[in-house]
Amino acid sequence: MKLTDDNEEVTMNGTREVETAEEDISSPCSLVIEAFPVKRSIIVGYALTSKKIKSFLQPKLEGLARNKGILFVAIDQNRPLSEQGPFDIVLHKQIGKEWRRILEEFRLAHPDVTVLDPPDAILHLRNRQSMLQCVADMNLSDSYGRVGVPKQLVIKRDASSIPEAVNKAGLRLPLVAKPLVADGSAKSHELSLAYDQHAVLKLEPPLVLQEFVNHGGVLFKVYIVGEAIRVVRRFSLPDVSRRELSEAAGVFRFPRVSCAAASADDADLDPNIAVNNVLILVAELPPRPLLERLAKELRRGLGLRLFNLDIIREHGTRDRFYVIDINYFPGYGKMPEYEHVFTDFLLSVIQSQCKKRALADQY
Ligand SMILES: Nc1ncnc2c1ncn2[C@@H]1O[C@H](COP(=O)(O)OP(=O)(O)OP(=O)(O)O)[C@@H](O)[C@H]1O
Ligand SMILES: O=P(O)(O)O[C@H]1[C@H](OP(=O)(O)O)[C@@H](OP(=O)(O)O)[C@@H](O)[C@@H](O)[C@@H]1OP(=O)(O)O
Ligand SMILES: [Mg+2]
Ligand SMILES: [Mg+2]
Repeated sequence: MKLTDDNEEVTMNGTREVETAEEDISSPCSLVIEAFPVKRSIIVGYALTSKKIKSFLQPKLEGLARNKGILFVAIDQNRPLSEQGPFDIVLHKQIGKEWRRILEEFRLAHPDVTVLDPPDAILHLRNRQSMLQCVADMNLSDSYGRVGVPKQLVIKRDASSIPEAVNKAGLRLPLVAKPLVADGSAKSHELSLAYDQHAVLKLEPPLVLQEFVNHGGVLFKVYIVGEAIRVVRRFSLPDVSRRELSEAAGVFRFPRVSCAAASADDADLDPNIAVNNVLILVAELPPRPLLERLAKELRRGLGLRLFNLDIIREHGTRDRFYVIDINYFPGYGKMPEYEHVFTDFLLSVIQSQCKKRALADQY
């Protein structure tokens, strides 16, 4: 399926405390590769919002990291990046134009430093249309299930064209209306459910109109940190019955249903519900091999290592899944064992840097 962008087509900073060995401070490789005699800390520079610092840079993470030889150092965005550090890894969640330019320049000047992740790749997730294109192109289907994206339509400007565009595209009601731009602002998370296509006229483009897929009120958040995958359950919007759809009209603006307060992992959920003697899966986690394939393809396709995705199982099916949202550098603080997963990941990044350097030295 092609997700197009016109109205008609469907688709869709800080002081450095570096513990250095006296003989050489050039490489942290001894921390990850025994053959290297040089010892110094791994320096991870970070440029994150204060909200992210609070939720992610928890004392437990910093403590564990320190034990593994990793130091987090705040990047001062008011000073030239090259005058800071030196860094081994730069961790950031910023998408401003100026920051992108600074990082790109930095990457060219310091190819040995791993920037997590490349700003251009992150930009892909800033638009709810390009965000899901990779999943749509993948067309993932195997013996464990099928993964797609809900049918969607992009409304760039003219809200008056919506009813006709919805008809033409054959979108089924109800529709989830989402701001096209997903830039992390409060506004970009203001979603609505539209029971009839005329109701959408009240909404402000640019937006994405997405078919609402009944999924039993439970969604799965799949966190990806390099090669590692962790899945959690969250409560989600309840199903919309045919009857409710025939009786309801207008738009219903809904709050952020899938935030931590609504963790469904702590709830006593029966993974299976029997309806007319037919077993219906609601809360059973998606099959691991399917998620592994999906994560692998997304890592490659998006060129990202730090993200999560929201995936739902179509109610009444065992193996029909839809990806509805992908977020860059999500709320890892809510991911089980994130401290271990994240620090191991940082060590693996250094390990591949060291291997590359060792190879380059041979030639
Ligand atoms: N197509 C859909 N079908 C059914 N439910 C949906 C659909 N799209 C969104 N939802 C519901 O709305 C919630 C918010 O949607 P979405 O995840 O796209 O928004 P977001 O603001 O990007 O969220 P996040 O906080 O995860 O970044 C989902 O978690 C899910 O409960
Ligand atoms: O902290 P941030 O500002 O990055 O907020 C992110 C939030 O993490 P938090 O829970 O730590 O707030 C994420 O939650 P989970 O998916 O992991 O539940 C998710 O909602 C992202 O979409 C948010 O990023 P945004 O889309 O707003 O840029
Ligand atoms: Mg989401
Ligand atoms: Mg999102």
